[in-house]
Amino acid sequence: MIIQPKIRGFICTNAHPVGCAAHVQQQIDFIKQQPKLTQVPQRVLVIGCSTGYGLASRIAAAYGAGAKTLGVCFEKEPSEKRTATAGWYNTAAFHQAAKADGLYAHTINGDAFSNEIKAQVIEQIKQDFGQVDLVIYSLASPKRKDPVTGEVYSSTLKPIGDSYTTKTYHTDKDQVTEITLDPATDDEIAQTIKVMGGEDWELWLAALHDAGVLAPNAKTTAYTYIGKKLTWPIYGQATIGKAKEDLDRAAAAMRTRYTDLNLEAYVSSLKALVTQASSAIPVMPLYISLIYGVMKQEGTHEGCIEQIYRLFNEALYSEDRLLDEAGRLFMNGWETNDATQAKVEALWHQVNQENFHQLADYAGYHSDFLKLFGFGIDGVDYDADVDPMVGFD
Ligand SMILES: NC(=O)c1ccc[n+]([C@@H]2O[C@H](COP(=O)([O-])OP(=O)(O)OC[C@H]3O[C@@H](n4cnc5c(N)ncnc54)[C@H](O)[C@@H]3O)[C@@H](O)[C@H]2O)c1
Repeated sequence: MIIQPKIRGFICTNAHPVGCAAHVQQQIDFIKQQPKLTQVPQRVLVIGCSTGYGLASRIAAAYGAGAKTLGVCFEKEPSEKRTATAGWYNTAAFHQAAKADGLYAHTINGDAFSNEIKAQVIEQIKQDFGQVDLVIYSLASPKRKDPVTGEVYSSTLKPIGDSYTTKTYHTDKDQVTEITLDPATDDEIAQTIKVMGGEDWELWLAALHDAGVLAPNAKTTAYTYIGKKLTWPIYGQATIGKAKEDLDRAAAAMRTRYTDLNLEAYVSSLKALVTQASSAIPVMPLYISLIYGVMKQEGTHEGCIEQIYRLFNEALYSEDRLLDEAGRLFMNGWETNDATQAKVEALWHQVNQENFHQLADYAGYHSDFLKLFGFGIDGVDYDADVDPMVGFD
């Protein structure tokens, strides 16, 4: 099969197995070049392990610390007619590399919100390494089926209170336009909290704790984006922001509940980056293309793997960790400081269809977007016939 990108709206509906493997290898190579993460423990569970920040967490733990990684993801396998999703190929590539390098890697592909997958993970932990010392919670999902009632909840990306008119960038049409986003209803807010809030994170930790597979002094973290004025109306103070506030509640509740194990539960505040999840959020692609340009000029730009390496090295396993006002591990100061935000705000007010390519780092945004699906990677022959039927065990 010759595989070229098929972009529909904000997503690419196919993926390139060789390109995904090359993208995973680039992240492995980055970690191999860094000093070892000597404090990171050896038994790590990554929920949402196949793309974006979760994949970077898995790679950093495995290649930075030699950790055994058990992953959970929800990806589509390939068929003779359709490629798999990028996360499937990423996982296959990670397994292949890890096994070649003598690192344990096992992945359970299924709905992390379900009781069945939680039970499978617990069995795997018991069978393979007894307990886990670190649980990374990096899910981004538009829907969640409640494991008890079976009701399906949907998350919404809408402002709260008033409608909000702003600039946005349509990545598929290469167009900067205005959009008006209607405010969310109370039900939409509640459903978004159900999907992206802390409830499932807490259910995971409860299941692991009650099964005795959470090690003493274990740590857990979930990821959030806080941002600043430009993104608050659609992120921080919007439906997704409400769900993220619920992560803060869940972290505090878990710290109190699991004092028997001295569990440390943190929300980590990370940088805005192109991932499958963020490209679906109105406004974010425009903001991200502008901030990429500013941060590259300032020499502070990082991708997922660089952020996560620093998170592990400077915050999660460091006594000198920087916390924000809510006690979160604060990793996005290079993006959200006033001077950098002033530059991006100035660009935001000027940007329009005509000057977008001059003012924004469109090339950087687009190249990172394509890379998520294994496209546009140097050294990969996209005219070659490749077998989509790649698997992992
Ligand atoms: N991208 C950003 O700019 C950014 C910034 C800060 C924080 N975050 C947060 O980081 C976390 C991860 O986001 P990302 O951007 O890396 O997203 P992503 O889309 O790249 O990754 C999502 C992961 O969740 C998995 N997943 C989704 N639904 C699942 C399900 N039902 N069962 C099992 N696995 C499932 C996917 O397989 C994938 O591994 C999210 O909480 C997000 O809000 C993202």
